[in-house]
Amino acid sequence: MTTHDPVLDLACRMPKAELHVHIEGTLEPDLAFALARRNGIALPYADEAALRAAYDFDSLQSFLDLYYACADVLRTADDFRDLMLAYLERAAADNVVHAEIFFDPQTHTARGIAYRTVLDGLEEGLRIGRQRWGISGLLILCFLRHLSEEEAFATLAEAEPWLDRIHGFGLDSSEQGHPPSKFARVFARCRELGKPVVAHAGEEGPPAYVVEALDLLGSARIDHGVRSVEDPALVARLAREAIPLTVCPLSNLRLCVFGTMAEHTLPQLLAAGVRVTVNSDDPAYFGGYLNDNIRAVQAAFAFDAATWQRIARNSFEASFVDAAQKAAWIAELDRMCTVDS
Ligand code: HPA
Ligand SMILES: [Zn+2]
Repeated sequence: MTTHDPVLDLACRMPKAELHVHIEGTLEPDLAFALARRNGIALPYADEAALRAAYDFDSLQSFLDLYYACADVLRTADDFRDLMLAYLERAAADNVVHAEIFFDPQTHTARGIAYRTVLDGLEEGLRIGRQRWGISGLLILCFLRHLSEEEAFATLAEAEPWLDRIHGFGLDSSEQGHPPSKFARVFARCRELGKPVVAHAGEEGPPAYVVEALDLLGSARIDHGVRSVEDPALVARLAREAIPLTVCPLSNLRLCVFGTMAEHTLPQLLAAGVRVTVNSDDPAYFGGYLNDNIRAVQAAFAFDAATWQRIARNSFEASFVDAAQKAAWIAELDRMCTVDS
């Protein structure tokens, strides 16, 4: 039996921005099989249940291996459009009004899919999603950190003719052994191009990688950053400099960063005054979308309404939209919280 939690209900209804979601990680098994059929491709799993049964990860790498294999069904611009629409529909249902969405072009160009095809499809999805659900979205191009600096520069060169169509750059994939310093020159070039940059750091990697992401890459936000608590001076800096962390609780649980949600460092980071946000990362693989993450956190920590309002506000403050748009969304959030309290 479930008991009704009015705070949880309010948190789920709050308008929010999602700042850490990989579009390839929103590929649900049903869509994966539908696209495989449409493209005449065989997935290495008999059916959806067999694929779901493989979602038994013990590390980031064990997840990435499956995530890259499933991305093989994405071939045409229509596939990327449909993937985007499926995500936006679910996000809108969770009262996400704005999403900053990662995509990994190297996962696709390595298979012979043109960068343009990926971009055209994702953009069409964003355009239709805005019309249908009033949700806005920005694209963030991520470099795969297990690949070389040279390959990242080649990807950047491919993206440059259409730079106005992406909002910023990020860094993802296997963290251990691939420190941010490996991409310092690539990110310097991204910043020269006038784009904000972000980086995954402190998910499986040490707090020193968070420091590198800030000092060597100029990262405007840290994706994950949950291991920052191992360095109190870093936590103090994150709070002092108002550096947002895009935390993904169910992801951390499913990839065994923490054994249980009760061990998650989110409450410590919040208590230290760090600008924490809650996000879904790869919702198709990790057990849910944004409100599922909120439910899991609330079950472990029973936050009050003001804490959830703070987290929702952080998501707007940490977003890359202009100040007037941020203020409008925050005013809407504050209005709904006042009416409800
Ligand atoms: O959580 C993640 N970490 C690193 N790379 C990723 N690519 C998709 N999700 C992730
Ligand atoms: Zn991520």
